[in-house]
Amino acid sequence: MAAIMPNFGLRQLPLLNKFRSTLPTSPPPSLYLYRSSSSMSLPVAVSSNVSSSSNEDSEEPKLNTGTLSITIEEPDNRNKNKKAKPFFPKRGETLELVCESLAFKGKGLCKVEETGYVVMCDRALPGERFVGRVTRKKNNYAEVTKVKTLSPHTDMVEAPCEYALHCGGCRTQNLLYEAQVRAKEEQVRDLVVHVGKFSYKDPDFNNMMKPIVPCDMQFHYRNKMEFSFGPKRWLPKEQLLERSEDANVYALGLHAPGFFDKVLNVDKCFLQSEPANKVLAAVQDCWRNHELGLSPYDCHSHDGFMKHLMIRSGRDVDTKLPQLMVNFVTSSYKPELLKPLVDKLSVFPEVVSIMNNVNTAVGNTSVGEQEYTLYGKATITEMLRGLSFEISANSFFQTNAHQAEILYKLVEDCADLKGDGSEIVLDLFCGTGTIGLTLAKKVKHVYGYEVVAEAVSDARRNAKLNGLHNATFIQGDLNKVSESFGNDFPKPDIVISDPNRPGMHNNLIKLLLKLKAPKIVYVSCNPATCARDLDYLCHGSVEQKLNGCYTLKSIQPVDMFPHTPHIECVCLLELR
Ligand SMILES: C[S@@+](CC[C@H](N)C(=O)[O-])C[C@H]1O[C@@H](n2cnc3c(N)ncnc32)[C@H](O)[C@@H]1O
Repeated sequence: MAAIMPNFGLRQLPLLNKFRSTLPTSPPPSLYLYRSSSSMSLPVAVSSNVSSSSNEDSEEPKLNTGTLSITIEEPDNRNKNKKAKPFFPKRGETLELVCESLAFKGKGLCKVEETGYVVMCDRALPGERFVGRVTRKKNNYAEVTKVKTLSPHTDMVEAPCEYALHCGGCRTQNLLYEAQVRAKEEQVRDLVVHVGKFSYKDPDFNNMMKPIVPCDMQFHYRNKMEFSFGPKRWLPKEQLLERSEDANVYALGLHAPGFFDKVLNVDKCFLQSEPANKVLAAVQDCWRNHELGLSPYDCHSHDGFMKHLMIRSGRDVDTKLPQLMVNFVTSSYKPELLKPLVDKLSVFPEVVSIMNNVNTAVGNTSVGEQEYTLYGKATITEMLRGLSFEISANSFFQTNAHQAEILYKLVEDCADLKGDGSEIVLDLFCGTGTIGLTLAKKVKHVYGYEVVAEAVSDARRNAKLNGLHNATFIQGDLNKVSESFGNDFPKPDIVISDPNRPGMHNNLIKLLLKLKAPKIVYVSCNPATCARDLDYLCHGSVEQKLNGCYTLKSIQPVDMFPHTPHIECVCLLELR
């Protein structure tokens, strides 16, 4: 039975509904090849959930990438005796492959003909036939790089961005959007079954798996982009010969996929707003001028001044007009060097804030030890579900505010508040308090926990700004919760948990299982760790000494980031 599309007052893509009616009730073909063995290793972003605290942005994480052994369920008897033949590719060997589906990090999942051996390839898209060269071997699969496309993928479209094929930002711009979301939906299903250990055979399974909510704004949706400066431009192989002189010119742009030290020069990005692109163009136009004496930071020699250019977009609360914050991340504090850029950018009516984060560390992070306001205010504003939020340079804020409206509506629907002001909400990983505050008017009290001190002060300021006095925000590391954690607040009726990519720490899961709130709404930006945590909360784990006591009522993927591999999910769990 096909899953029923809830309304949510959202525009749905007609083509998606067409796909939906054919959604498999058993694993997609890409997984059949594993049938012969009872367990396998897939490249999933899961480690043991002993993650460290961090101020990660939800869509640009530092992953603990590892492999995870999972048991494959046999949905029927058709392939029971079909065994993948043993096959051991050698490094450097070339293989002719067909991409079957998209898997973790948007990599193309392929199988070697005849043997069924699994191969993962970056930037291979479903239906594409190509020659791949083996670069790495893992236990049960190999990674290949694409050498040559023999025939293109199905659902191919022309990517509007000239950098789409080489930039580390977008991976699937030349795949029809409807096919992108279909692939994401399938990925969540697979993970829920194979990592979460929920069964296709369960009569409630299809009802529980809600269809993906697509994003109706497929370009210009990102309100924060971070560009890097570099001493040399990275050029894709095929451009090296004809544009070799370009390679020695300073770069400002996005990283080549997988390389922290290779910068693809970018004059325009289709993911950020038009006013943000004007700012990028203005910086590109002048920063190489020798008279300005601006040098890009070299992450090998650690010389140079300009590290990153961050552009954040928001809206004026009264006029609803766009507002921009420009943040220069530099290796030292030399405001006189930045002055010509500040003078040039401050004439843009949208630019209301120019910041300088000074980061003297050798790492690549954009958070400075010191922050200075070079022009205007230190914050910009954005609206979310009728509330106003002040956002500083380094605080977490949903990067797609347009789709965050929809995400938060889904959270509120799952919370299903009584509206009589009697309930207690525990907002874990609350960031700047956005989810808790959007619920605060309907509940008795919100308790928010967050590790980043600046985000906690932003949350407190945002509560005041919106006249909300029933929200308490506490700075704390949720990876290090003690037994007494539950004594710090009244028993919650609803727990919202929105961790970053590593998911929830075992200690926290243990405490949630002890706390026994009637409802948990789990918001996740990593379906793999989400599936693992759902397994613990619902089925428990003898090994981890966890007694699962929740029922997964629904899991709904939401596409927050078209053309990228990222998937958000909203899950509702109810106490058994
Ligand atoms: C995905 S964001 C969610 C933020 C917020 N719920 C929202 O919707 O804007 C995850 C948040 O968890 C915070 N965080 C990460 N590790 C943490 C930890 N160990 N303890 C508490 N908060 C943590 C991050 O700083 C970040 O603000």
